[in-house]
Amino acid sequence: MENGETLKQQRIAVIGAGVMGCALIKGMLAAGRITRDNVWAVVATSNSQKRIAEELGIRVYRDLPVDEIAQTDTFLICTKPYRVVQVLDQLKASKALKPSGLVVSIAAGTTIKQIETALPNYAVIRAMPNTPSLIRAGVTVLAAGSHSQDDHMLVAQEIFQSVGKVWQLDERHLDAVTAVSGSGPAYIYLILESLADGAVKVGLPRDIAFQLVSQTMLGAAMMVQDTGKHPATLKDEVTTPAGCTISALLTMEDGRIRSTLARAVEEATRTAAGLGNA
Ligand SMILES: NC(=O)C1=CN([C@@H]2O[C@H](COP(=O)(O)OP(=O)(O)OC[C@H]3O[C@@H](n4cnc5c(N)ncnc54)[C@H](O)[C@@H]3O)[C@@H](O)[C@H]2O)C=CC1
Ligand SMILES: O=C(O)[C@@H]1CCC=N1
Repeated sequence: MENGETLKQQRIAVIGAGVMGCALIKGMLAAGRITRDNVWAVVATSNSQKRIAEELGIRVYRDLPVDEIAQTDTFLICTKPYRVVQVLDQLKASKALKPSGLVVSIAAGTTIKQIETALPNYAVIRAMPNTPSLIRAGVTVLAAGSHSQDDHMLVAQEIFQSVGKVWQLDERHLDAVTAVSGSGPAYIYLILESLADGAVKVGLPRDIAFQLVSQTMLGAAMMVQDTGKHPATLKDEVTTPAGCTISALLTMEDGRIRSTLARAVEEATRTAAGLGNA
């Protein structure tokens, strides 16, 4: 089998095709890793059922379809965390599940143990992607469950590599990952919006401000990745003695920007850890 062809041999269900579920389906289709025939999805409302079926051209259901379940190898669980165990119980109760298969869950805070307890014969992989997956610029961290084998991990890697970059870590890091890269895009948007507000305050049009700030963020992030230099070194290269950059940096330090951002990640990690118990 060619590299990247594993998913085409699979029947994949996306349970909960909301923001993230749809982003993953679109990414896998765009990457040519799945066909419209080998994926199906479930949503909660008839409006989204119709919209997603039309938009993605795949089979979308409101109730769990027994015939489809019977042929499915991999279940990608993308519902809110508090619904995950309920959905797994419903899959089991359908009595249509293959004797073994793979569950990949992207739900924040829902542990591998919770999933393995609900479906003891299934291999489990916990994943934490982020919304830039929609444009295939995502970040995903995968954590293997206790009966996950190499071929299961290959399936999960192919799913998430089709929407961005993938790392594998032990599950104990997943709440921190959720708070850093899972939630991270929201922090960046807030910072982007704040810098654009500053630009507007000093007279720039809002649309230009968004373009200048977002491109600056992209360029700065690429500098970190491409040069391998420490961010503090790159910051110092911008900061001309007696210049304007140091004026801005000291103003930010007066507002305790570093500890505010770092503590925000710490707080989000605490919240993420509790989401699966709701
Ligand atoms: N939004 C984000 O940035 C990220 C979210 N996540 C995780 O992804 C999961 C989904 O988040 P979103 O996509 O933002 O939520 P969402 O609300 O957009 O999607 C949830 C989907 O589940 C469906 N649903 C509800 N009850 C269902 C049921 N009983 N059976 C089947 N489908 C059902 C809804 O119709 C909806 O399509 C959450 O567990 C979240 O922790 C993970 C990484 C990033
Ligand atoms: O806010 C949340 O709970 C989810 C998990 C990571 C991003 N969004």
